[in-house]
This record gives sequence, structure tokens and C-alpha cells, in this order.
Amino acid sequence: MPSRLRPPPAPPAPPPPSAAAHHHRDHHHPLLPAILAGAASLSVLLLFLVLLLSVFLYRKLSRTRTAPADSKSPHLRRFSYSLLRRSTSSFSPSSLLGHGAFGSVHKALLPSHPSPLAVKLMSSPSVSAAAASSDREFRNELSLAPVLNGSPHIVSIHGYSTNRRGNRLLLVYEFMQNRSLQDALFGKKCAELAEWRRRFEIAADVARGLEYLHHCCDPPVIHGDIKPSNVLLDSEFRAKIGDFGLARLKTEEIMEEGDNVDGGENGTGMIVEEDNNGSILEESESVATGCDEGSSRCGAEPESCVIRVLDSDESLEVAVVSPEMELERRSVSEGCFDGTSIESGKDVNRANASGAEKKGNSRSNWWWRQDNAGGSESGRVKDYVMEWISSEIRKERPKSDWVSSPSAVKDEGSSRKLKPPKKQRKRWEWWASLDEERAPKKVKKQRPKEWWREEFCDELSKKAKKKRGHCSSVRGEMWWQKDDDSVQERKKRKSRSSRSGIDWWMDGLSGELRNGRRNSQEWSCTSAGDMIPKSGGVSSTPSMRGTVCYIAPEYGGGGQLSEKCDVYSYGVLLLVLVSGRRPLQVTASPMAEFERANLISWARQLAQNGRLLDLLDSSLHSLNKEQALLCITIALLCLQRSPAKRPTMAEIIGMLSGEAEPPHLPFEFSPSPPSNFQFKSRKKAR
Ligand SMILES: Nc1ncnc2c1ncn2[C@@H]1O[C@H](COP(=O)(O)OP(=O)(O)OP(=O)(O)O)[C@@H](O)[C@H]1O
Repeated sequence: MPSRLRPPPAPPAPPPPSAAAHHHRDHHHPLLPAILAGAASLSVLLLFLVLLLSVFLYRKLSRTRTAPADSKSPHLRRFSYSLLRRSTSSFSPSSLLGHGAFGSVHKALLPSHPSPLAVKLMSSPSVSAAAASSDREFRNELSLAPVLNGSPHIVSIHGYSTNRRGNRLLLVYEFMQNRSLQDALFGKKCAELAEWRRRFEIAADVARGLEYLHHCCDPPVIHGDIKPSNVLLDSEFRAKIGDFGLARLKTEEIMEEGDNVDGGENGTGMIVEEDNNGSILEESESVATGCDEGSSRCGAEPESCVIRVLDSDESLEVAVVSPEMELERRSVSEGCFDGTSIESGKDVNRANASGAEKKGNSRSNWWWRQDNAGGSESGRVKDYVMEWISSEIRKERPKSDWVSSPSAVKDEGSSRKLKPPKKQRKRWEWWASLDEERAPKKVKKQRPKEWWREEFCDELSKKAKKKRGHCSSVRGEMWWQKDDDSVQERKKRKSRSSRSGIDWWMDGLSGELRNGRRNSQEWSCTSAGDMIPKSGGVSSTPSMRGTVCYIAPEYGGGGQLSEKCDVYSYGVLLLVLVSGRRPLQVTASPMAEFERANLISWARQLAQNGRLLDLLDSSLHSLNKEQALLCITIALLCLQRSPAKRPTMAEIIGMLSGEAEPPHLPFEFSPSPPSNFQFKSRKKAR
């Protein structure tokens, strides 16, 4: 039997798929780990890129915020912050050139630069008002740099820098070997400045610098803070004007205003809106538009308007600006423009009742102690000044142990040890006599704490009356007001403020005194004894800002900032140069010294008495009396109350150079009957 062929065996069926088998196959997919790893690294990379982009954007934005002028100032170099830090040894004290209201100035030695540079470090404090002030000053300087760098009489600015966080702003200037006129005259007391020729050259250099600002710049630039610490001296003691943090461009609108700037001693009282981060250009725009917001209030009496501090929305802010000077600033909102920040060119420091709450015990903070609430509306500056004098007197006054008991000195047997040293005896006797007059022996303890105030005021009042009686029939009226003002205007002024005998003495210390409730500035006393309003209180010194004694009365009173404000400040500077002393200085105790303490009122007195040469610094040598008299006469012309009557800087240059006719002493300063100081005609023969 044939064998049956058996069909071939069917191939084995594939095993049914099971979960385990499936899992096993996935687990071993060769591409999966690579895909997963790729995706992970891609996301990390993306994340990194996003981070990088944000950091880049952040830096770019912060740079834009702190250096707006970069695009406008193509010639300015942006320095590396770390380079500047290294070249000033981390802004160490060894590189320190000086301190200002907004920070310190250091000498920098850059490897790439042949000569040293001066670096101003403006550290933005945590307090917003002060930070904004620094920011604005920084912007101001950068905005103006391209215009200013063209003059040999202006400190040139090389560039700027900021740190990463943008809270340290740096400005880089040319280095001036002999620092500021303030340092040279009152700090180091440079022997070179004892030579008259140098002082005259400084006066002429500053005048040329200002002439450049006012007449060569288009639009003109108003410096707004002319004073010795802003006049810098090179190795030859030639002067250049520095620090344009408060400077402003004069727009056409301001020019029109300027025509009316003579409209009374208080000016127009125009107040300007402040853009926190605005550059000077923006500020000028604001000036042009004037009181757009709140125009209804602009019509209010200037006396009722208060220039508010800077850019703070806070009602009260305090910042420690300069540790050495223990300057504290605050900004207080008050007055008819509440709710808006007001800028009139500078930062204003003001103190009010609440302002008096925070105080320091140091001498430099004496002004904190002032309580303006309920006080005389017109007497704030006076109070501050008196307080300052008080502190000076305390320094001068012999130790209380023997002063408090003057009679004890007479009784030599019982209290010999209380007798003052011979040298001091005369001074002591003066004090003692005042003490005795003021307080009967038995009630000495009850005598007014500030007994000397009344004494001082009474004494000055009597002297003022005696000296000026022929000029002023109304008690308390300023003798020189006759010149400028109509009778009506004088009556108005009289009703605004009843003037005590000391008011004439306070003349020139700022406009506030006469303008009532305009602004209650905060003042500080620098280590050098200068009184400076704080702007933001800031510097020195923020908005209406400047330095007491140097601010023109119309601007100090909240008026328009004009070139004539610079001219006024230049007048004070001239007097300081010629006399070699500060505008406010109590040097000794006798009453006669108090009369001289206010340089401006003293100059007025001397002019009236025809004794102008008494103003001259006794340490001057190689004096050219004619030039000295010329300088004093120009100074008095600049100090005239009416801005329109003050000469322009171009005219001053003409007078100083002898191109123009010699000036006549202004009527308001002239002796009675008026007479002019005779100068030989210095006009050059043509
Ligand atoms: N370019 C410079 N070269 C040399 N020293 C300088 C220079 N600029 C400023 N200084 C010194 O640094 C000091 C401080 O200057 P800064 O401009 O910061 O303040 P200030 O003008 O003294 O006061 P304020 O800020 O109140 O106006 C000056 O008094 C001066 O001695």
C-alpha cells in the first residue's frame, strides 16, 4: 500500500500577544531614549535662551533708563563701570576729591587716558525723591554736555557710566587740579589766591563762562547754581564753571517771560511741572507750558504758593545724602500745588512742622529743629539763620561754668578758678555784660534761652535806624527800597510783612524772607559753615534749589529762573572773591562782627557809607585797588533787586575788560547824596 503523503505540518501559530511581551518590545526601542534626551535638552536650552533674553532685555532697559542722553550725546563715552571702579580703588577715600550733595567726586587714573579724570559717583539712595534727584541731575548734565563742551571756561564732561543695577550713576569730567574755589579759598587757603591778579582772573574766567552760557549757547543755558564750590580751578588757578545738574535751557517762552521778569521783586512765581525722569530738555518744555495743570491756581498770590520738592508723591521723605556732612533731605508736599510736583529749576528742601519731627543733634542738622507751625510766615529763613548764629555763638562763648556766673569773676577770692584766661577776658566781659543786662542776678535761671537773639535784634534795629533814618521814615522799611519801587508798591510790601530791625541785616539771604509763605526750605549747614538749602532739600543741596546767599531773591521767592539769577549769584561770588570770606560768617562775638556777618548787607552798608574798600580781604597782596573797586561795583550792580537793572554777562565782560565805560554805583547802594566812585576811564582808545 502506497503510503499516504502526510501534509506538511502547519507552521506554528505565532504566540498570542501578551502584555509582558509588548512591554519588553517598547522598553528596548532603540530611539526612545535618544528622543527623550533630545526633548529634555531642547527644553533646557529654550529655558536658558529665554533667561538670557530676559537678562539682556533687562540690562538694555535699565541702561536706557539711566542714560537717555546716549543717543543725544554721540561724543560722550560710556565708560565701563568696573574700569572706573578699579581706577578709583573702589571709590576709596584715598581717591576722594570732595563731597557734594549728590555724592562724592573721585580722582581716576585710567590706563587708556594720559591725564587723570574726575569721577562723580551719584549713588541713588533708597528714598525715591533723592534717587530721582540724582537721576535728574545726571540726565541734565548729559543732556547739556554736547552744548557745553565747546567752551574753555566750562569743565568738560568726558562720559558717564552706571553699574548693572543702575543705582550708581557716574559722570566723568576733566580733572581740575586745584579743585573748587571754595576749597582753595576757605579749605586749603591756597597762598596763590592771596595774589590779587589771580582773583581778578578767576572773576573774569567765571564771567566768560557765564557769557558763553547766556550769549553763545542756542538756546541760552542758565546755570542756576553759581557759587564757589561750582567754580573749579586748574593747575594755573584758571577757573571753569562746573556742575550743571541744576542748569536749564532757556526756551523762547522763557525768553518772553524774561522780558517780564522785572515785574516786581517776586517775579511771576511761575511754577513748573516736574517729570520725574525728565531731562532738562523735557523740563524746559514744561517751563514753556508753564502752569498747564492747575492754571487756575497759578493766579493765586505768589505768597500762597509753595514750591514743592522734586518728584516725590510722598508727603515726607528723608534721605541721608552725604554721610560726612550728615545731610538729610526731605521732601514735604504742602501749599497750593498739593498733589503735583513742582519744579522751578531746582530742588527745594523744605521743612514744616512735621519736618521738624525728625531731627539730628549734630550742628549740621540744626535746621531740623525749626518748627514752622504757627510761626511767622515770613520768618523762616530768619529763624534758620538765627539758629545758625546761635550755634556759632555757642562755639565762641566761654565755658558755661564761668559764664553763667559773671559776678563770680569779680569776686576773685571766692571763685578765682572761674576767671577766664586773659585773652578771652575781653570777649567774656562782653558776654557777661549782656548776661547781666538781660537777666537780673537773682532770676538768671529764668532768662530766655536765646537771650542773645533779642539783644542782637534790638542792637541791630537801633543801629539800622540810626544809620538809615534819613532814608527811611517808616520803621522796619528797607532803606534801599526807595530806589526801585513806587510808594504804592512799598506800602504793599509793608503790609505783607512787618519788618523788624534785623530784617535789613538778613538782606540777600534769599527771597523767602520777604515773600511769606512761599517755600519753607530746609537748610543745612555744611561742615564749612555754609548754609545750603536741601533739595529734595536735595544738595545741596532738589526743585527750587540753590544755595542760600547765592540765590537771587526773585528765584528764591519762587519766581522765574533767568540769566539774571546767574548774574545775581555772580555778584555774590565777586564779593566773596574780593573779601575772601563766606557770604554768611560769624567770626567773633562783638556786635560789630554780627553786622558784618551777612556779607551782602555789610557791602550795602559800606557802599552807603562810601567805604567800599573795607570789604577787601586783608590778606591780599599786589592789590590793584582800581580793579578791586571795579569788582565791588560790578558786584553791587549784579545784586540789585530788580533783575532788569542787573547788567548782562556781556556787559560785565565789557566792564571787566575795560571795553565798556566804567560802571556807576547803583543808586540803591550809593551814599546819600548819591555819588559815584571815580574810575579812570578804562575804555580802550580806538
Ligand atoms: N572736575 C573736578 N576736578 C577736581 N575736583 C572736583 C571736580 N569736580 C568736583 N570736584 C571736587 O569735588 C567737590 C564736590 O563737587 P560736587 O560738584 O559733587 O559738589 P559741590 O558743587 O561741592 O556741592 P553741591 O552738590 O551742593 O553743588 C568739589 O567741591 C570739588 O572740590
